[in-house]
Amino acid sequence: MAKVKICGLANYNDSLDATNLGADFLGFHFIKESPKKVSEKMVIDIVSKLPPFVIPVGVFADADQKLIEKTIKKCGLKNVQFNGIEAPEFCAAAKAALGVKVFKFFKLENESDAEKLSLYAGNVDYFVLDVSYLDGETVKHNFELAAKAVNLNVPVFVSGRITPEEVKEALEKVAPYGVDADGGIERLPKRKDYDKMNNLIRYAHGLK
Ligand SMILES: O=C(O)c1ccccc1NCC(=O)[C@H](O)[C@H](O)COP(=O)(O)O
Repeated sequence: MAKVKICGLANYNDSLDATNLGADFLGFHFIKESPKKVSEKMVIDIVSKLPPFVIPVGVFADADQKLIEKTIKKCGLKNVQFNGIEAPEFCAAAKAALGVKVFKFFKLENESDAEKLSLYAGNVDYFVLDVSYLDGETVKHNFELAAKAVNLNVPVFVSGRITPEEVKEALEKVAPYGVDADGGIERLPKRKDYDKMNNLIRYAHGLK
């Protein structure tokens, strides 16, 4: 059984579906250059209509702490995710000052990328580890890299265009705290596929 974070949400219906299907965390992107970016206005509207048990996460990259604080308050976000090159000290300071849990995203390509993670242990609450790579046009995963990070005692969300069918392998090889999914459960950009989302959550929660 692993937690599920559905990321890149960009409309109310998908957010409600994800919540009703049992997602534990919902990710909303505030990264300026990101194709996944949504407006504050939209997130305020979505979060205000969601039940309180699902945790909305604001995703940022190298943003100013004051701006993050303002966005958290306005939108009712409960956690934040940092996708940039935020230093361990920045993560720790944000965690303390903002009173929220911090996810730190890393793209892991090799052993030396994985070695940097130890600097963040104790400064963040969760790692989101994208272990995907392209083999021709096929997305594959180096789950072994993520498995090594589990020993750092920071709960790990495994990610990188994970599809429902890949969840079982990810759970077996990594034993992660959670699975973070976006691209692997889309039917169109910024639109989730209901059946894929359902299957992914059911696999992660051990119901399938
Ligand atoms: O979305 C971005 O703009 C972005 C920028 C820099 C690093 C990562 C980025 N996105 C990935 C995520 O934020 C997600 O949490 C997660 O990895 C799931 O996404 P996907 O790989 O599409 O399943």
